[in-house]
Amino acid sequence: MGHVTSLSTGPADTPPSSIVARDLRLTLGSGASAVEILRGIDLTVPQGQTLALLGPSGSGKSSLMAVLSGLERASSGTLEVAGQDFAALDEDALARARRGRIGIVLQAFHLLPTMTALENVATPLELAGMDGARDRAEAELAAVGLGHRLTHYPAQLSGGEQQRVAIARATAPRPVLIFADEPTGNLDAATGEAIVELLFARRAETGATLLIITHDASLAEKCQRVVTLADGHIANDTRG
Ligand SMILES: Nc1ncnc2c1ncn2[C@@H]1O[C@H](COP(=O)(O)OP(=O)(O)OP(=O)(O)O)[C@@H](O)[C@H]1O
Repeated sequence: MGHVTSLSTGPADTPPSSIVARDLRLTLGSGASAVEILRGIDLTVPQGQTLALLGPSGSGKSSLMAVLSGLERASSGTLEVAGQDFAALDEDALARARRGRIGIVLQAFHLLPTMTALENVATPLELAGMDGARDRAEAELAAVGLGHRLTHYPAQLSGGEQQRVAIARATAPRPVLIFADEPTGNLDAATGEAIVELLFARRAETGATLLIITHDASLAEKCQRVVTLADGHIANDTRG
């Protein structure tokens, strides 16, 4: 039987990596209008690490997150995420690989307006074929302090509550990786702080890797590692 090797398998005493990116490049457009957005990203993120992604507007943070989370395909380079070779997978296989392994929290919440809080959390679990989806969703909403808001629609919830639902939705499948793109960007300072506490608490409980885009220095300080992008490449990489 062939021996299966994996980029993410290190020596026995080092934790496995949840992201191994080598010379990732992303070019949008073609010919004279081609724009190189990611210019050779090398990044290894151990499982369970909390990492803040900083950088000026337009430096490529959201683009990098889109590639690492499998929403956008890199133009070249190698990428292994949660033990899966993302560069080699076709669209269907990539969608399957992402399902349940990757949770995403965005600035604008992105809840489905026609679904209740419970349905927003349960539906992805059902689509992933998980048993007891509704019970799991209910428990997850209780864990983010929304056990009393199960049947509310997004429009009936405050921004902070909507972001709690989005966090419950992201963590319910027990992903190995959580991506958050400015999760407090649409919230006032106090609500944002509570959301950050919650996100870190849920991450700690699930052991997921957390990669978070932020402009907020105090949020970056909470992370074990801070990676700064500039003009499509990593300009700085510091561990706390
Ligand atoms: N679909 C696209 N076509 C062409 N250029 C794009 C496209 N999407 C993004 N860009 C460009 O890629 C660069 C990086 O954008 P990206 O959104 O990744 O930056 P960012 O660091 O996340 O910025 P911000 O902090 O403002 O969200 C920008 O110059 C942007 O204009």
